[in-house]
Amino acid sequence: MIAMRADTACRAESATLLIVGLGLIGGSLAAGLRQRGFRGRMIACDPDAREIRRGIDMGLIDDGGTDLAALAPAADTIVLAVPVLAIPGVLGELRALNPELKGQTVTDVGSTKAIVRDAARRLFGRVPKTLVLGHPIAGSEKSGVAAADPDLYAGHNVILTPEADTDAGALARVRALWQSCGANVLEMDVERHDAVLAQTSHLPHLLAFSLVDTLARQDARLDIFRYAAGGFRDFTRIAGSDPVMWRDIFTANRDAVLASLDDFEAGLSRLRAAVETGDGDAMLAAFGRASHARHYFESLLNKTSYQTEYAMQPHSQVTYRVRPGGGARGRVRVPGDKSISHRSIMLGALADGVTTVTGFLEGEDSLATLQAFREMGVAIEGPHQGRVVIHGVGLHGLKAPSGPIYVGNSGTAMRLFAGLLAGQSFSSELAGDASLTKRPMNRVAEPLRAMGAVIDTAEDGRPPLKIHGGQALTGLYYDMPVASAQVKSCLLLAGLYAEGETWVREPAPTRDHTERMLGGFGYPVERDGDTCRLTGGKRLTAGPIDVPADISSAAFFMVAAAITPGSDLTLEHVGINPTRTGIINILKLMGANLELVDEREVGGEPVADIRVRHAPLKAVDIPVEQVPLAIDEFPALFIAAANAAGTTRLRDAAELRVKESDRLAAMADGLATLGVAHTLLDDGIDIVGNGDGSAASYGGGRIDSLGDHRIAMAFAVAALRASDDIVIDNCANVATSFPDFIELARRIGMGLDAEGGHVR
Ligand SMILES: O=C(O)C1=C[C@@H](OP(=O)(O)O)[C@@H](O)[C@H](O)C1
Ligand SMILES: C=C(OP(=O)(O)O)C(=O)O
Repeated sequence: MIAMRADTACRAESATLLIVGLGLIGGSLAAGLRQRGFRGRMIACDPDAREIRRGIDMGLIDDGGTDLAALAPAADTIVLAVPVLAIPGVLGELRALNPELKGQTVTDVGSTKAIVRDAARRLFGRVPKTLVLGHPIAGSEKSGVAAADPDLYAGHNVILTPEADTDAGALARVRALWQSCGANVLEMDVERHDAVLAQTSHLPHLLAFSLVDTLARQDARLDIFRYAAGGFRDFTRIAGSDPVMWRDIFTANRDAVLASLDDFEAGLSRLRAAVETGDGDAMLAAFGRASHARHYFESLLNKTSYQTEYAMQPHSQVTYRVRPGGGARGRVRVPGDKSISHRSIMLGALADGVTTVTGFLEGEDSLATLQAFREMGVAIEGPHQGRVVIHGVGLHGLKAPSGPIYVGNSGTAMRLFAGLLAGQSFSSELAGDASLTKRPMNRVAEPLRAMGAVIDTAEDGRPPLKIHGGQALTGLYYDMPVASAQVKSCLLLAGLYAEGETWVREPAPTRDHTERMLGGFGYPVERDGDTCRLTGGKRLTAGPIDVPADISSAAFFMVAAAITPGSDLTLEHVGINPTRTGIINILKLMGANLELVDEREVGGEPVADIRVRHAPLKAVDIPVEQVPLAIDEFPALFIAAANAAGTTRLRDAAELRVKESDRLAAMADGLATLGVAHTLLDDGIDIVGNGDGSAASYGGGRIDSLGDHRIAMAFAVAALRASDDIVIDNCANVATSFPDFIELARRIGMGLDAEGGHVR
């Protein structure tokens, strides 16, 4: 779609395109454009007349030659695809022909940008408005026009580095040129481009060249190469790249390359020392971090939602299309509890000894927590099929991370980390994705400051949080204004590092996983009615943790079975901690046929299989004391309400407005699309259910989940009783809490398809 649109624009705008330098890069551009229907005239200039001949013979260009002065005046678009150090010379020739590049859009493909921009300033007095610097991040160890590949740029990033006064039309033309070859076009400033490329491209090339050169000088080199295994091949492929081009790149980007080489040398020395002294934990920590980071990178390439922050392109879109009707039958185990998974890593890392976790949620939120501890020097094995082994470093064993800790979409991680990091000797910074950056953090920053922590927030108490280490904390009595397990847990974690006692009073019961798990690690936490208390300065002792299935994920399927005639669904091994069972209590009040089977206790948490069969639902006034006990389950419950007879009323739930989205507003908008009558209030909603026994309770339509996992899953479930398809946009974040949602939804009988991104 995009390629078509861009191609049309490009065709319309560029009558004659001149490629200066007909090698792999320029030739592949010509091939890509040709293959995608570019109908303008394509000409090329190259000092090697044989390359021009070959380009014509291959059908890539219409004509060409070796004399730029003869070719350039006819072109309205010129692409400089020569080695980066040759670009200033070509720019000088172009200036002599057309002093301000009037009527010509000129772009380049140089791998470093400051040197080109500075040359343009020198030659023209400023960067001409129609000169748009660019860099396609694609290549191959091959060279020459014979190696031209029409798909070289497909799916690759092209970075443009426009100036503030770059001509908008020229920028759009260059953008369209690359997009029509299937590339993703991004923009950034010149300095950032050069620093990023030094780290991600130039440094690895330098290392590959150096390794092969070093080995090739050794006497036994024939043997070395003969017996070299796949690892050598993978690591050194790029050492076969064009030496002249790379000499130019390292000359042009010297300072940025040297800075990244210094970082690399420091890391290498640390690993050398670990190998020399046999420090297995240090090796495991470094390898674990690297292996995990590599997997992140893989997921970026596959466009899961983690790329929001780390990749250089906008959020990849995943859209669900759910067919109306379907069933809810069978037995499934949903992934591990998110709240318990976060805490298992945190407490395991702070414990003395080795903690083995089973049933760990391999969702993006809890993986971000795991990665953060790796960055603070904790050796962690896994996760592998839900098993994680954490080599605890004790309460005072964390090391300063080398940069900001990125916790993605997770409010739980940011707030719990705030407490834990406030007690460290080092300073740190906590950052999150666009959704998390809108969420309130003063609720933790203020009481932590009262304990002696020094924390800076962005405007209005929003992330990022800068936490100044080395502060002496003292315990406090805190009467929480909102019922929040995240605030309570944050203060208890800070309390581990505080002098004296930390007391937290909750206005209503909230999930108590932190208290239970601290107890399980031998750290006493006392409870007196609505208040819990601990004393700082004791130790945590490692022990095994079995994470039950997440009741918040099970909730979607509980509602699916509750609203679907003929359903019979059993959800296995679900955590039924009484501070989490609001969903069960409310569904039962509504008349759901829901049974707890084989109730048992596993590692300090109650667990059961939950069997749900269809029964007509009736509307209820949701009891206020159930609100904190079902806080994450309201998106699913609203769908139950839309299928119940009568008006369901929710009050005292303003907290829903500060979750991953404003969940009251997001659900109200979606319900409106489906045609479900409702009244939205500041702290709640009235939903008029259509549970009159007819086949469909509402219509279909297109809904924006706003990147909120629970909104996406709730409307997917709604389709079971819709009369038409429900299409849900922005669903990539389902991977934060429920990575297997699509597969399990299909398994129980839902007609769910997903498009875009990397969907599982
Ligand atoms: O402590 C936790 O693990 C959580 C507490 C709740 O947040 P609040 O404490 O903000 O209510 C909940 O919404 C969140 O998904 C997980
Ligand atoms: C609110 C949620 O999570 P968090 O606050 O951790 O982002 C949730 O999972 O619904």
